[in-house]
Amino acid sequence: MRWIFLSVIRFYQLYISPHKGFECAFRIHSGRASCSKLGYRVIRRFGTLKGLILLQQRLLRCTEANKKLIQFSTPYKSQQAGFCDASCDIPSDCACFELSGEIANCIDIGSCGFTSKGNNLKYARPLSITPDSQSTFKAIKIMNQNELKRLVAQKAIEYVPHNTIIGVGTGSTADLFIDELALIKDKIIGAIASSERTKQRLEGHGIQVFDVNEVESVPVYIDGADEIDTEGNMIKGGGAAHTREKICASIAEQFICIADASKEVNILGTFPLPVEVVPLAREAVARQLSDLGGRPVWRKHADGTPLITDNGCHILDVHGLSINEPLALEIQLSIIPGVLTVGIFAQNAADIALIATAEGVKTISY
Ligand SMILES: O=C(CO)[C@H](O)[C@H](O)COP(=O)(O)O
Repeated sequence: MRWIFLSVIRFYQLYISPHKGFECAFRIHSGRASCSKLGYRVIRRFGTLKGLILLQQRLLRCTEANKKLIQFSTPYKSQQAGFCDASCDIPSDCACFELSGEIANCIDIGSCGFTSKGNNLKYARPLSITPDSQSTFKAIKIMNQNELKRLVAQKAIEYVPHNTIIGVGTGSTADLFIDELALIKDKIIGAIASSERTKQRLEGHGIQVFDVNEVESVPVYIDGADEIDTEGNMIKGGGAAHTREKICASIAEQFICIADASKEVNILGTFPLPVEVVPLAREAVARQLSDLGGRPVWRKHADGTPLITDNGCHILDVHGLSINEPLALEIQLSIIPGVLTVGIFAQNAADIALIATAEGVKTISY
């Protein structure tokens, strides 16, 4: 059943959407996922029933968004009014539409404007695309890696839907994101945490942390990465938290990766691949990883004691792998007995990457 819906959406994306004559202003403006893209993602990730429910919710919000958009584009009101089906590209992750009374961001939509070619409606290129602005550009020229991480953490706040529970990652970039999140903590219900470290930081800021078992899904999961390739596949686990990170990502409608440009790669594998293993199976798993051409190194603290993860397990960092097919390798390694979680995120790849560069924060949708 799932593949029928996925094929229909793909057909629409390939053969209908490009010819329908108009595009969503907000998608162009923000670079966020369209309804069809979100529909494909949620049906693939959550299955047909839940996927269709989530898509339906998106389309309802999309209708609202469209109505608001028309207010800024009266010449096109008659053609556009009330029109919003699966072909609509306005994403629901515009926080302003999720929250009644918070319409500041919506006003931005008006800046996209429309152009018309006969009956074809097409939104004009946005006035503000990433990199965000000249001033940002000037400011970050002298930024170090930490400052870039802070910049991208600040940017990620735009992707936090209000009145929801969101997923929060682990690491130095995620820490900075949590600090930014604290500034808008009254606008969210709370968070699920991908590690004890993140839980403590969230709670330290007075943000309510929910157990993952209490939450069916989250609209966004925001986290860093050790490497991210051109398709949004990632290596994670540099902070030894990738098992819980993958669990949080698996119940998220959208994975938003926040990173500085040093994390971008063409092929994953320069960063040693973290594999979390049950301690009893460490050597057996290490032998299998060696057979596959890797060089597993047992992760230890500086004092020589083994690193123990939040799940009471060990980490093998596998050097020397060139990961040409991330999904295939993720599946292959995941079924080795004793492997808890592989640090390849292909099945739960990023949907959006916010990358801090010397030119500003760029937004990539996959
Ligand atoms: O996967 C992770 C933790 O397990 C982190 O996301 C990854 O290590 C990136 O960390 P940082 O933001 O500190 O560069």
